[in-house]
Amino acid sequence: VNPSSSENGGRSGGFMPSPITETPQKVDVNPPKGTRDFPPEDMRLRSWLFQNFREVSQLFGFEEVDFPVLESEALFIRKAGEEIRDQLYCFEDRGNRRVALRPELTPSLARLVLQKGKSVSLPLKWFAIGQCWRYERMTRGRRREHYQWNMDIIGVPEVTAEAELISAIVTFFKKLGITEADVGFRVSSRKVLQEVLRCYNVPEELFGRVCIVIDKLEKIPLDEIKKELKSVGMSDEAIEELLEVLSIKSLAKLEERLGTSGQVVGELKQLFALAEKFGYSEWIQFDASIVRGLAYYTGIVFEGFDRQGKLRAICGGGRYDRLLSTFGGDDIPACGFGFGDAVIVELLKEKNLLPELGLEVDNIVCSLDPELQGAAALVASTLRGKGQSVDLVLESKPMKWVFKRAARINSRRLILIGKSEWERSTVAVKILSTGEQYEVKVDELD
Ligand SMILES: Nc1ccc(Br)nc1
Repeated sequence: VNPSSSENGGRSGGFMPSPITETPQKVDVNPPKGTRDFPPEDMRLRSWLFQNFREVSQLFGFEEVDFPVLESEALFIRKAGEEIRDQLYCFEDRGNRRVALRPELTPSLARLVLQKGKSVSLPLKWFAIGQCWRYERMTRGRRREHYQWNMDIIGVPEVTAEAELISAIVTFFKKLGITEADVGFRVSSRKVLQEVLRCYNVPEELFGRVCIVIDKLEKIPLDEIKKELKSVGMSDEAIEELLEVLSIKSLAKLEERLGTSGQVVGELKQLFALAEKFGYSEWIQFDASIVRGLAYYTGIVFEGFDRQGKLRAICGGGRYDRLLSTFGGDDIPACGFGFGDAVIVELLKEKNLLPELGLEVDNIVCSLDPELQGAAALVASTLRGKGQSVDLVLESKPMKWVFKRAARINSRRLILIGKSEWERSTVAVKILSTGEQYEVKVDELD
């Protein structure tokens, strides 16, 4: 037979080349370094967590948005020496474009707000849950991806926006059984820093860089902090004064230091007054050393921490009134937070608050005779049409196998399609928790 003759559709005759023409390559079955698979049991926990993110966001009237994981690298290029920049997962694509896997969601959100322009009316209350990336040398063995929940309020200059965002996070914690005894929020304002730098004539354009250095307080030795501040151009006197102000842990002391009239103290006092009204005063404390590690924050900043001090920051956020204008847009006030999917799970484990999330199926349906596989499919479809979940046994299996599977998938009922019952238009039902069994007309099955 001519291997390429037309009647064979161009396929060869007596011998068929192996469908796998490549010699099999043993692939690494693990995901790339620093990334995670989500097998069913892990995916159930992730879905549960995200469901709680969504329910709180919607409780606060926020709308869900999303953006590409891949963005123009330019969206994340800031000159302030941020870790997020140093670890950008960036590359040149086949079109010679500089692109990056997003390290955070806020710049994408700002881009979408500017894209929408006048077609959206302010304020915008948007939330997103998205995978974010960093490229870190695996020497530290840290992950390279995580999922972040963000809530952002665009177009509200008042501190009421920050108070609302913190209220949303408190609501989320309470929903999971976490209390003010477990976690708290350290709150400050970058305007505290700005006030000190202004007194020492530190140029405005160095503000972002100074914040990034200060964010490393408690993470690197103090003399390293001082060295970096000197390299930014600050005098020894300015550095000493700055570090002394940053050690203030009470609003009253800050007021003594900066005076009552300033906007800084006024905004913070308003935030703490609103916290009282929202009912989360016990959750928050002033801490002047909090600046957060993103250059674009301009005002109130906050971070959630575990009171046992065992974990990294749970979440963080603040006001970023200049970000949209740095993207060429109008000066639109904005604030938001990011809440990662990793530290919260460690906290829930610590507090023994992880939910039990087994697979649950209403029915397992099995035919006792290959001739009745169609009948089983019909019963399965009938139940599914009534909103009942069904695991349909798809091949002839011994009953021992069926019972084992029923137990493994935690099915509530076993529905057996037998010859004699089917002739009477009935099926056999077994309630697996009690062992109770009965026969029922198919159209009465519910
Ligand atoms: N920005 C960022 C991205 C990914 C991970 Br993991 N951590 C931080």
